[in-house]
Amino acid sequence: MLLKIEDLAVQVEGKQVLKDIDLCIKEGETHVLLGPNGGGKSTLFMSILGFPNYKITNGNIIFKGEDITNLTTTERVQKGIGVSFQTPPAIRGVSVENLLRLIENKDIEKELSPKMQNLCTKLKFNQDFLKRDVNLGFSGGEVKRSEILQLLAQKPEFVMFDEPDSGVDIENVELIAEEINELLEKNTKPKQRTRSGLLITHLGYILNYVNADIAHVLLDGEIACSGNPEEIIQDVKTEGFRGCVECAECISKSC
Ligand SMILES: Nc1ncnc2c1ncn2[C@@H]1O[C@H](COP(=O)(O)OP(=O)(O)OP(=O)(O)O)[C@@H](O)[C@H]1O
Repeated sequence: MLLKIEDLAVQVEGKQVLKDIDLCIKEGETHVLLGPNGGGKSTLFMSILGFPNYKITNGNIIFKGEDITNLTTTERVQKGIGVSFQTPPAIRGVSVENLLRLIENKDIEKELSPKMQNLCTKLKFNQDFLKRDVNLGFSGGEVKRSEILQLLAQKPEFVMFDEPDSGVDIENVELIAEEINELLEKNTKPKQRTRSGLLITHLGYILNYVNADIAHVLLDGEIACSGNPEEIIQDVKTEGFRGCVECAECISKSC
């Protein structure tokens, strides 16, 4: 098991946002988090990442067999957790290229590898663009592509994507999905995959391009049901999030 979340409860600013969260993600699996606005999806992401404002009041987060519940965000990232934020902050004074050099080589003076340079070209980042400050004045699509590029340099074993399909045009969704598939080793057989992913998507649009194994509906801070992504999305479309919980295909837990 790559990630195991047991009976997790989380408070934000004194408000109980998540409770009774059990989630198990095996090596090579891709899971999807669905749910209405305010259901707790971003809170779960931030709690897995270990942001200090997200106070764990109960439960554990186990990553690669190790209890990481009390580790800092930096320690979790070093252990192999990566994230693509929906609206990441701009970093004044740090160019995209220098950030990539730091992630890839831990050395700002060292050139990017030819593989990384090819990925920059593939993701439509030319030399001028690489000189720009990270996320400063970037369009929605540029922000997402830049986040993916950073993940491709980091190569985490567990990757979380916060709405990779929101605010992005069709060509960019296809491009982003191609790289998500590359990161999650979708071109290899399921049993040979080592990396796992967790995607937040409101409408499931990205799932037209990225195959997921299990979907979870997060409702009022609890995982209300888990099951086959296509069936759950279909139920959400016809019954809404609350109606979908009644669906016959749903299983109660992923662990
Ligand atoms: N810093 C905060 N202070 C107070 N309440 C917060 C804070 N952050 C989140 N919440 C509350 O926690 C609940 C869950 O929010 P969260 O952002 O996790 O939901 P979400 O499922 O990601 O929503 P969306 O789909 O709209 O992005 C909401 O009621 C929200 O108001």
